[in-house]
Amino acid sequence: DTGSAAAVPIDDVDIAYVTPVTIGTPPQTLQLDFDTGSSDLWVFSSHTPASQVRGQEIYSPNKSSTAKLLEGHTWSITYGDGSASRGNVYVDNFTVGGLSVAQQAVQTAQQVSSSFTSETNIDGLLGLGFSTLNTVSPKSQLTFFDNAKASLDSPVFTVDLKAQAAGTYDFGFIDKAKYTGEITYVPVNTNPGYWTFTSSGYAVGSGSFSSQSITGIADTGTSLVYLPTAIVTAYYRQVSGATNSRNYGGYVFPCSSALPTFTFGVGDARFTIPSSYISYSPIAPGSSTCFGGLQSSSGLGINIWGDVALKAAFVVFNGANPPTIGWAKK
Ligand SMILES: Cc1ccc(-c2noc([C@H]3C[C@@H](O)CN3)n2)cc1F
Repeated sequence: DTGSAAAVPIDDVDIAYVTPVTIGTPPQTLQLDFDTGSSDLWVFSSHTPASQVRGQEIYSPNKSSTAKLLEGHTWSITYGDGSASRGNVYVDNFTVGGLSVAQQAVQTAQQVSSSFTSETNIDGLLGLGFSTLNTVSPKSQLTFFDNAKASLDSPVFTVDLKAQAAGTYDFGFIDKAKYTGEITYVPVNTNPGYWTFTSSGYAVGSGSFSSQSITGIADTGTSLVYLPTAIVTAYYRQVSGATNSRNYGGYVFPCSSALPTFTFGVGDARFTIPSSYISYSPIAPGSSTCFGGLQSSSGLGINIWGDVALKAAFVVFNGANPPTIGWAKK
């Protein structure tokens, strides 16, 4: 089997992407944020208090003839930005881009934090991390990818995110039309459950490439790139008027400032993030102060290659044993 579905930016700065999925019988369509940095599949539902729902599509298990409550199972998750949700669990038919899993654990939200309520274009999350991270108790559940893997032509999914355009999540195959040149595969460390890999170094603009190991996670659910302070300060030293603002929580600069590109290595391959991706967004609508798409990871305890980096490549998440991750130009 294979599957292919669109990854559509939810706003004009690519803060996140959503992908249509169908759940149950008859099918209920929701738009989910596919997140390689977590492993819960949860949805706004008929169990979510109306006061916490602001236009999101909801999944109603009682309207699905194939839904079954997973008795006594609950879940609770907190994301990197402090957003959180929790609830109970059903299993039901689940389809992404023509690829179906019969008994997928669908975690229904009984409580979501305000940032999820405010994110009106996201009806839930679909975790594509390793199933060890799943929070369902007393028995943890498998991700959609883990459930689908055995029936896939190849145990892979690929990510092709685009700036201000629809990209794709493909399952079970590698589409040669989506990339150029070769795919460079590197090892993945599955502890504690992220797609953790080691980059081979970086360059700022046309500067020399600094060969150094930068271990971090490939995280489709994170908007920006978070790297060690030394790398980030080296970058913003080249941006006139850039400051690390405690007020805005990161590096900001005059939107009129010229920004260098940022190049990162994967093995012998080099990937260049265009300046336009790093001039992420005005700090407020119409402001002439812009927030950077590259920020320091100090305080996170982990380096994160989020959408700003993923948009610059075609990425293969290879779920074979052992797992690897592959990067190609596009
Ligand atoms: C409102 C909202 C908040 C956070 C997230 C979110 N989704 O994935 C992630 C990153 C961080 C890490 O937790 C795993 N991947 N963060 C999505 C939201 F819609």
